[in-house]
Amino acid sequence: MFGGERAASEELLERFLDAAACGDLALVTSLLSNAPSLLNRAGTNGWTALMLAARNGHHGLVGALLQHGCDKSLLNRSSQSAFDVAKFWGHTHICRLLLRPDPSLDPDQLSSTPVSQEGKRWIPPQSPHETYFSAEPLDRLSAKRPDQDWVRSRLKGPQTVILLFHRLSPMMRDQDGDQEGESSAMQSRLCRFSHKEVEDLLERPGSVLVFLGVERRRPPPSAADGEPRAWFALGLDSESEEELLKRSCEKHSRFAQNAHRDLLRLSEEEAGVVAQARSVLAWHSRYSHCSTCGSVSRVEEAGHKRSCESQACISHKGVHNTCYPRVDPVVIMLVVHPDQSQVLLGRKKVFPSGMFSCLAGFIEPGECVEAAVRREVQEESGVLVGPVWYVCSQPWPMPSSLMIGCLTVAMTTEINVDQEEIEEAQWFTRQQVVDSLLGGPRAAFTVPPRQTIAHQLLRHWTGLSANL
Ligand SMILES: NC(=O)C1=CN([C@@H]2O[C@H](COP(=O)(O)OP(=O)(O)OC[C@H]3O[C@@H](n4cnc5c(N)ncnc54)[C@H](O)[C@@H]3O)[C@@H](O)[C@H]2O)C=CC1
Ligand SMILES: [Mg+2]
Ligand SMILES: [Mg+2]
Ligand SMILES: [Mg+2]
Ligand SMILES: [Zn+2]
Repeated sequence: MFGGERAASEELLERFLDAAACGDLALVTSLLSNAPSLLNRAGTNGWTALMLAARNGHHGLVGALLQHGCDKSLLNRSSQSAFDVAKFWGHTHICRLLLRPDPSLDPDQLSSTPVSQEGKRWIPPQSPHETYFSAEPLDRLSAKRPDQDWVRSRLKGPQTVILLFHRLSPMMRDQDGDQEGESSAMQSRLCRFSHKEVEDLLERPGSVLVFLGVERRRPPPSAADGEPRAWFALGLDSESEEELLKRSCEKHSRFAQNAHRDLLRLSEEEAGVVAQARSVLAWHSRYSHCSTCGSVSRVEEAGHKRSCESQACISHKGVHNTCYPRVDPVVIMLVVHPDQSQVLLGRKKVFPSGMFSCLAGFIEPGECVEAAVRREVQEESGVLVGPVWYVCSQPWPMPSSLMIGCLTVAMTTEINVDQEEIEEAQWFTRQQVVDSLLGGPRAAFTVPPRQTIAHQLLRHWTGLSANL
């Protein structure tokens, strides 16, 4: 190519990438129709049009580039894909678009891990949701909760789903094998019951019914009443497991035995439903009496409120949060070394051997997120930290924590663990973290499961670079 032609080609590329960064769909489309080879070309630092559109949140343009068949597995010079960039900037709707399977892709290509120009390995994205337990497949319709007639009619709806919980464990069944299109982590499904199948259980003393919401998707034309399907959770503590299991006509039905293990085997959608149901039922099981005066309290608002039976109780006046389900905020933080190339991870005595995770702790009354991060890191590791950035959150229904995930930078590096809660803490290099996330013989330690926010914070940090 002659010098003049090269300059013109570079100028065209620059115009194309600028148009992508600005979300100018018309210009991108017209440039592509004249020069289709622009589609996967990269500019400075290896950024393609898809990455720039993903960076700036241009959903329509990302969709159009994918329809043109652009390569979403390309990596920039910092080993980031368009997905990594979209995730970093919080464009979840674009992440979902980028995760859709590409029907034109050669099936053999799916198993190969993309490799950057520098030969670095890319950690493929796994989850379309922000974090496990945070999917919201149901519209909670909180305004409908006080309307008892409406709730009763939805409970009896022909499509209605009722989930059974025994002492906070949902009835579930193990899958016989992976179904097409599902990841290997989805090993269990919730058992679903109709109103008729469990009608008698609703009357049992101590049973608690919670309205969870209605499905967001439109009802199928075959739906008898044309209403979206409603979901309820029924908590039963006094019945025997055997009696309840007899009602299931599905093979391999059982109640979750270990919440920390079994609840992580559900699909993202079902985990989202369980996050709400388990937390609300856990609150009912611990707050059967008014925490203000000790009288018996009754369930109201479709399972989302408890009111004191004593009319004289002050909980009936003013705002009383004791009447509503509780959520306990917890900070969880990845502490980055001042040299930016290492992170601090700790081990609790109860962890499986070899596992290290992010430090975490409950927020105390009168404390902001930043102060809680600084205090918990100092208490547990002796390290002092400065700036704090919020990354993402996760409902953690064991029983009702809200994990607030942060990154923070250390001001000191000497470790002095409290020995009470943390038995060991250590700085790990970026390479050790990447190797451990990928697993295999080079792993320096075991990372927490991918469903935990601690795992997501580690992934987030490995994807970070000044190039973003
Ligand atoms: N999803 C994830 O990746 C992770 C989730 N977690 C969850 O975060 C929670 C808090 O983390 P920890 O390090 O244990 O907190 P922590 O460092 O504050 O220590 C726990 C102690 O705090 C006290 N405490 C203060 N407020 C409390 C409250 N509202 N409920 C219960 N105890 C309270 C208790 O004495 C308890 O033993 C844990 O329950 C754990 O389930 C913790 C780490 C990772
Ligand atoms: Mg802690
Ligand atoms: Mg602590
Ligand atoms: Mg604490
Ligand atoms: Zn009371």
